[in-house]
Amino acid sequence: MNDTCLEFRNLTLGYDGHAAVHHLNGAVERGSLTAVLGANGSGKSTLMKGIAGILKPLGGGCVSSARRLAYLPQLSELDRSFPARVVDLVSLGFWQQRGLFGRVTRDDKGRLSGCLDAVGLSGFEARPLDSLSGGQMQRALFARTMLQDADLILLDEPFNAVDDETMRDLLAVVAQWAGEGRTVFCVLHDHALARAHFPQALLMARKQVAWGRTEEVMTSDNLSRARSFQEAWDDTAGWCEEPRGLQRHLHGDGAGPDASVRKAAAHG
Ligand SMILES: Nc1ncnc2c1ncn2[C@@H]1O[C@H](COP(=O)(O)OP(=O)(O)OP(=O)(O)O)[C@@H](O)[C@H]1O
Repeated sequence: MNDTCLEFRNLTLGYDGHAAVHHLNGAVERGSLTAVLGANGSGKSTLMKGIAGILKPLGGGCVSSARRLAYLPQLSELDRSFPARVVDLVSLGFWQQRGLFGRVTRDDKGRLSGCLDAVGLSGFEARPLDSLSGGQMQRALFARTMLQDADLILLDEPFNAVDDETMRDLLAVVAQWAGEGRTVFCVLHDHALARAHFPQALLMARKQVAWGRTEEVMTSDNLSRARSFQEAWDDTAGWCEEPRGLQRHLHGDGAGPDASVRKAAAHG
């Protein structure tokens, strides 16, 4: 895995025995910047949780050579009512390096100030989290991610509901990470953003539809294959590698039989 930061080996992820992402194979190059794209429900967040180790595979695996991983979930998954300040949230970035009760050094405090400055939040240290706007909260989360000093960074829709200025600032941080040789995997819905700022793209529809250079992945043909596969997906189908070997979820690529035929096949 010399130049590989992450490798998917027939990775299947899901919930309660139902696959949400299946049979993913491929390698993520160290230092690459990849946009993960696909319709709602296409398995993007599930994949991020699988890489982060929050979700155990139903089958296959995900091997990482990363020294340290940082995962920034969707903003909607975070509880902001917790009585904490910006400095408390951002300081959590030290946790992997210092441990839960480790002392924060003078150098650490300098790094923390530098990260807050880089995301435009100097002076916000004592602000309660529930007083922050969505964009300010996202900036604070980026500062925490910077402090983590991770070499594999997973971002789940980090630019949702942020204004242009915030997006520009946060994209600059992402570009800086890439310049430092860190590997970034970022879930996005904005195709133009992916084309402009992410050299690599993974297009998903519960499985890999296309993966590679962004301009080669984001073709109208691939986008329409992703759409038709997503529409044909049967949420109630089980996992295909059940003990009896039944093929119970869909394997088509959107160009195969129509949805009704494939749903019937899926239920065996
Ligand atoms: N905790 C869960 N329990 C059961 N099913 C889940 C759970 N989380 C997600 N799913 C299902 O897994 C599938 C993939 O969901 P996922 O959140 O990964 O999609 P997504 O591509 O990130 O969607 P979006 O763009 O809307 O965020 C969906 O059918 C969803 O309903």
